[in-house]
Amino acid sequence: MTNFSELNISESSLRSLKRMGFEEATPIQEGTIKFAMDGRDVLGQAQTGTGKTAAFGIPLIEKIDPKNPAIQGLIIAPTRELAIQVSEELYKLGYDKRVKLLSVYGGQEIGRQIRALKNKPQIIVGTPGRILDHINRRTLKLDEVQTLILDEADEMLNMGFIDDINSILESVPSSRQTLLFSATMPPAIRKIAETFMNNPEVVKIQAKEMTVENIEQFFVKATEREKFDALSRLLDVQKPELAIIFGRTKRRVDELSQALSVRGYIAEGIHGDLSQAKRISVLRQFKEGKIDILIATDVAARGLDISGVTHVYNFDIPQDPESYVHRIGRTGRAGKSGTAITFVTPREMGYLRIVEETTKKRMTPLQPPTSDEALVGQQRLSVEKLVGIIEANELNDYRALAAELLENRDAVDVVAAALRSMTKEPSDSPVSITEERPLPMRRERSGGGGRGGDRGGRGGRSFSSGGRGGDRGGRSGDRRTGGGDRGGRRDGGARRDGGRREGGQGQGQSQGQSQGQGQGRSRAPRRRED
Ligand SMILES: Nc1ncnc2c1ncn2[C@@H]1O[C@H](COP(=O)(O)OP(=O)(O)OP(=O)(O)O)[C@@H](O)[C@H]1O
Ligand SMILES: [Mg+2]
Repeated sequence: MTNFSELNISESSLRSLKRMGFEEATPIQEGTIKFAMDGRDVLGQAQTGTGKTAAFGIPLIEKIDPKNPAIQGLIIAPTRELAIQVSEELYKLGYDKRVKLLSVYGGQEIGRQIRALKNKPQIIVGTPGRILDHINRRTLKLDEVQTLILDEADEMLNMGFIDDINSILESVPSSRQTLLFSATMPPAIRKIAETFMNNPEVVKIQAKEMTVENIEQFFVKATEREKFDALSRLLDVQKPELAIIFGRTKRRVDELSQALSVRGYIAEGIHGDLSQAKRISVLRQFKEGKIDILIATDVAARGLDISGVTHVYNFDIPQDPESYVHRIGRTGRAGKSGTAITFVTPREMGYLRIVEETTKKRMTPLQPPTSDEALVGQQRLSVEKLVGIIEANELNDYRALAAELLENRDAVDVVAAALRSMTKEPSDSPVSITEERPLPMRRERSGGGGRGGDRGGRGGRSFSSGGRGGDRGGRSGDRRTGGGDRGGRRDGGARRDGGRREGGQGQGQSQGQSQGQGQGRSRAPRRRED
């Protein structure tokens, strides 16, 4: 690895990097920085959690003229939380140079953003819908933008954001530099991406596998009905520090977070039907460790960098391999280790094999703990809690009661009863989870065809053509959150279509189901965040 001081970057950036604790450049940073600083367009691909943000952030900050009050850099990200996170990292990178940044995203009052724009930020980080909104209102002037960055480019391009991106590009000088980044870049999407760029340098950090080595990957074969108990037993035995559980739909996320709370876990859900304030507060509490388990739709699959996430559970197997790569990439970041566990129903085994083919990594089968083993885990936890209470030594109010009890009761019985009352046994709190229809049946692919043919293009993959529906159903609904403040700009056909799908949860669900049956694949582009 190369020290940042060898990369010809300014003293102010080096000071910022030092403050952030970055010394050595990661391979994608080393590979990108030189080309980007030479003004070249770069298409960057490297595994999750390997520092792509700073790879595009450092050369961007280097290029900003601090004396020029115009917007000089524009970063587009697929979700609001990611836009916020990227702007925070960029703020740190540009701290010494006093670079001014602003993030703009849906679900936040637009008037506030318009006022903040008057402070002359030099870099804007935003989601496509809200950026377009500002362009249409003429509150965002992009004619001096020199650098355009698309973070998670494939995500934004593969499902109809192309129209939005094209519209945004019309407001940005064509002489700009363009940087595009993601951990995944299916060939067909890459071709589209390159149409935005000028003879790009492709910086692809070659790795044997698409997922990072330090994530241990398991799968649990279980029926829909068995999944929840298997999940809670795993949680009891594995005791994650912080865990993210991905579910297919918003209803699923709601039900799981309720069920886990009933069982005594500190868990909260995040999806696009929640208010933006709630989304931000849930994520903040999770980052601070006040919530142990975050249950999420794919809205949290891309780019989010939360330290302490030791486990990712795919309660529902994702519908396409890229989604798998990004979801599990929420753990095992920046060299840390992590564990990923994917539940798969017997009918869905074909999907598992396609994920493995794409990532070039086999998942290890895992037998979930038995209820007895899980109970032992729970009981140990109760013992730890009890010992903790004794050591905290604040028992004065209870001592007299205890002495009284012990006059006619056996001491072992009393302690055992205390432990029993502290231990959550599944029978104490029955839960109900609505069964999801499995993904449409897929036959496992025989080894012969080779990856090239299989993955020639996104449309060519029966894996994805069958239905990114469920998640997309969930996610197109995400746009509803911002609908209120976007009322004025529902002008395009796609947008109206996006609006139509922004029904309630039931609708998102039924869309997922009809797609699951292979009937309802919408021809119009599906849309998600603003
Ligand atoms: N050179 C470095 N030295 C130490 N830590 C770093 C370095 N570069 C980045 N990091 C840290 O590594 C973590 C992951 O970085 P980042 O979020 O940029 O990954 P990414 O490649 O964009 O991942 P994803 O594909 O999930 O978006 C962050 O916490 C970041 O602060
Ligand atoms: Mg990233």
